[in-house]
Amino acid sequence: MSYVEINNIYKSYGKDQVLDNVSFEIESGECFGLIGPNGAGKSTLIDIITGLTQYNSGDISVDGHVVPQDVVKVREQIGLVPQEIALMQELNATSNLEYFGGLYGLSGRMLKERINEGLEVVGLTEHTKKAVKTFSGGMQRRLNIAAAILHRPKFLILDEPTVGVDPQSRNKIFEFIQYMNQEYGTTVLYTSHYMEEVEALCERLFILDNGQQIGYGTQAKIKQLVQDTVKWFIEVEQAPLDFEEKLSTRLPGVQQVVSENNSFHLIVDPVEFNTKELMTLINEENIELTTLNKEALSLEESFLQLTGKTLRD
Ligand SMILES: Nc1ncnc2c1ncn2[C@@H]1O[C@H](COP(=O)(O)OP(=O)(O)OP(=O)(O)O)[C@@H](O)[C@H]1O
Repeated sequence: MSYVEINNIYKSYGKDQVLDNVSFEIESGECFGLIGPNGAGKSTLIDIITGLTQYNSGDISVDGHVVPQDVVKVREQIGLVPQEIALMQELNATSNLEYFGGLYGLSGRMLKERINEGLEVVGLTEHTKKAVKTFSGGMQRRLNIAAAILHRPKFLILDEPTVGVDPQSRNKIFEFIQYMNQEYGTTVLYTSHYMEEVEALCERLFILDNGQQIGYGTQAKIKQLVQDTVKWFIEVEQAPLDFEEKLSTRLPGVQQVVSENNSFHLIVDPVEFNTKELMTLINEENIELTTLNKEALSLEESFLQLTGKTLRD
């Protein structure tokens, strides 16, 4: 039995089918990614796992405890970092953590130790005295994360934890997740709009779009789903201003062009696309070609192919 089992979950709000037969499993000690564009149903699914929202049909268990029947046992295992910052703005970092620790039933020396550890792992030990309202968005997010792990949860759920976060805080959050996962064997469910984050942190992932499964499995498996799509990298000596447009419109099978100075990445349908036509265009334009390579798709590009959307939609 897997640590988290999600089977055939359906959820609707009125006539809107928000989750449509969603099933996946998360193994104990795994860092698992849940990816999807805005409104895909990610937060709804997290609310269902944590027993905050009811579902219409299907079944869910965490460590063998059924949701919602055994929700108290499930919640004991969970540390949740919600999308919205949930802190008391007038209080300082330590007082906030004392409050949350109290909710988990921690007190005395144990609470003090956990607060110190929490502040340490999110890199806030130097900022314990000032009111939280003076913190940057990234620092507040990190404090929110420290609050979620005071009771040493076996299962850490992070709902888009890097939104509105500066690069330094983002790196700290990454290091923290890897630390919890490797040091304590914490199982992690990580949701994000940023495919590169999931690519770095999670070996397996689930892609959700309009409440439905689009892809599920290892990164390699997701990329395989779109194996019919190919990417070409072109570099030229001096590209004319309209070269990108000509690549998009003049060559059959070109689905997307991403350019940077004299470099161009083309995502193409390999059946329609033909390098001969590319060479003809380059000759016609009198351009000197310096590089022409076939490339592997990134996870982000695979996602685009699967859903027709970018994650930042
Ligand atoms: N309480 C609610 N009542 C009605 N509809 C809701 C409710 N909560 C969410 N929805 C709808 O359910 C769908 C999924 O929303 P959800 O917040 O789960 O998506 P998401 O993938 O987390 O999106 P985002 O990345 O924007 O947070 C959306 O269409 C949303 O409008």
